[in-house]
Amino acid sequence: MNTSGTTLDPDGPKKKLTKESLRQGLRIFRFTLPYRTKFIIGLVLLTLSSATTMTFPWIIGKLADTASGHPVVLPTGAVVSINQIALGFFVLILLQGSFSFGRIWLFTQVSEFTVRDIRQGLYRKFVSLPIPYFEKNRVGAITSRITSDVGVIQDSFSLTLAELFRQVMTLVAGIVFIMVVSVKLSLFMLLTFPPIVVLAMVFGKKIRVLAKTTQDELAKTNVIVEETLQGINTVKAFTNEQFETQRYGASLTRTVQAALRSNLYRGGFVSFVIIGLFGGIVLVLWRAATLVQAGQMTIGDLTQFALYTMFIGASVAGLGELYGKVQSTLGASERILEILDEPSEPSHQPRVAGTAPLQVRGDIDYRHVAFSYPTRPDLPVLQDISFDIQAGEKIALVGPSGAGKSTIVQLLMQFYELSGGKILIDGRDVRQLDLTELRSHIGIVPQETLLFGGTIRENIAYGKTDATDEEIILAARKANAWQFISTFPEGLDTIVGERGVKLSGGQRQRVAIARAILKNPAILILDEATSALDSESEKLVQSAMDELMQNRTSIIIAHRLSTIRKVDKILVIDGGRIVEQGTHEELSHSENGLYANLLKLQFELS
Ligand SMILES: Nc1ncnc2c1ncn2[C@@H]1O[C@H](COP(=O)(O)OP(=O)(O)OP(=O)(O)O)[C@@H](O)[C@H]1O
Repeated sequence: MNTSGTTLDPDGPKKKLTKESLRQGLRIFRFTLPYRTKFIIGLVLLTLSSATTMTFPWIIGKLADTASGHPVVLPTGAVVSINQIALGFFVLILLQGSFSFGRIWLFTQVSEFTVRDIRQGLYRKFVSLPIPYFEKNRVGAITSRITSDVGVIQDSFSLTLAELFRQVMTLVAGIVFIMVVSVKLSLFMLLTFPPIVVLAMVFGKKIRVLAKTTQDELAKTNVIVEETLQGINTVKAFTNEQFETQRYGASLTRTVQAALRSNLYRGGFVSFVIIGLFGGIVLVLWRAATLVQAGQMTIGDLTQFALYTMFIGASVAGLGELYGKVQSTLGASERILEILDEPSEPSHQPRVAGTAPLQVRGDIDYRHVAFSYPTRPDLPVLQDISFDIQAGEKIALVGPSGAGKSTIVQLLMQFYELSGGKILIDGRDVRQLDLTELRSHIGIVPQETLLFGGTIRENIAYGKTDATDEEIILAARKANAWQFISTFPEGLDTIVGERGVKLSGGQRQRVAIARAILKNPAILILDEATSALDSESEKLVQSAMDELMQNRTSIIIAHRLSTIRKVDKILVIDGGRIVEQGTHEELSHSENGLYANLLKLQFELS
């Protein structure tokens, strides 16, 4: 670890390797099941390619023996020449190459398809999770599941797994081969090596801990930079430039000290590996040389032995590194499975056979509704909200900011569970209705219209994804949106959103209204934009809204009281309760009423 800020192993939380974590982590394998044939053929090819590799030292040994006067004699009595051995070797290499190609190609397919399925599964889960889940977890943390955690899994399916398999095979086969070559020497070697490997592992662990400390120190210095640069005005206003520079300097010094300590161990580790490992090799070679001298071994045996020992050494080292990767994989797969195990909203349920699609007239009845957000359970946001709306009526919710108006309508769509009371639609408790069917009968024109990157056509058709062009144009006309859409050279094909044409607030609202018109819901929620539009735009939006509200139960969250004079009933909300209700006429004449006061205030402001 150095102070450049990079670490060798990705800093994803790792999972201790236990029986339970292994069992949990292996559940991710169910995603490979559809591709098991490819996976198994890949494994066979991997075995073949590893096996061919393992014969290389043996052949090289035979070459050395033949060259030094100990030729290979076949059971038939024929002597094999150097040329024949070399040719055989070449054929083996060709085979090895083909096996490797097949193995990589198959494993890549398995990992790519598996990872696609995991991502798809995660996304399907994300969109089906209830709203409170997204309030309790940061979006960044959630999306990193689908990017970095899945990335780790991808690596392990395409590389780690194959590598693990190969190293274990090499290790086992290597030990068997050296035993065959010389039992005496093998035992000598196996007595020398394991202690060195164990010591190296202990050393390695200490280094990782120290490297982590360096990382933490570095992170602290970065916090200082970030905080002070973000709050540079405060730093300057307090003339603390010197102070902060010193503070940063001190933090940097601590980082350097940590890095040096970590590198002291690293240097020690490297020299230990050189001395220990190569010393061990020299020891084994010395023993081997004495055996050759005593005529108990040939030069070919010695060559084979040395090469297999190197294979074994490399695979032990490789396994150490793989251990870390397996831990990361288990951690990642557990985090993915954790999300997949989260309970979904009961939406998009198949309809029970024989039941008719839900028809909604639009009667709404709130009875003693109480509510607190799951993220702040101790803070009652709504208390004892009771009102009813007949199908086709229009009501308006007014009241100060934070009073609970948006919350009231969100509950209608069942984004959250009520803390008390109930909501009926057409006399039926919404909890008994199918979520998807219920929501499909509710249309919403939000305060801020979210336009997805794409064409205007796609954005309007969001209300009915299979709408024809005629339907879209008709909706756009009714929403007073056609006027501006038809002025664009590309018409409905105009790209909007981040990289496209930027629509004005009023235009975006009219797109939202067109969306709602296409959806054709029985119940409509209009959340008036707080930002004022110019009067021309306002008129267009208002007449589009009037068109939209015809023959639908409508709930308007009103910010500008001028727009709601014609509604059937106004509910004045304050502090999570209904404090007044009645028509505009009734409320505006009640002395000291909140509505009358708000009205006066707006009148004075304008
Ligand atoms: N997702 C949420 N999690 C926790 N508390 C929330 C959440 N949304 C709103 N609140 C709180 O609930 C209360 C009511 O908010 P709500 O958005 O319903 O008010 P509103 O009357 O619609 O306000 P505005 O007119 O400003 O939109 C506020 O105190 C707000 O802080």
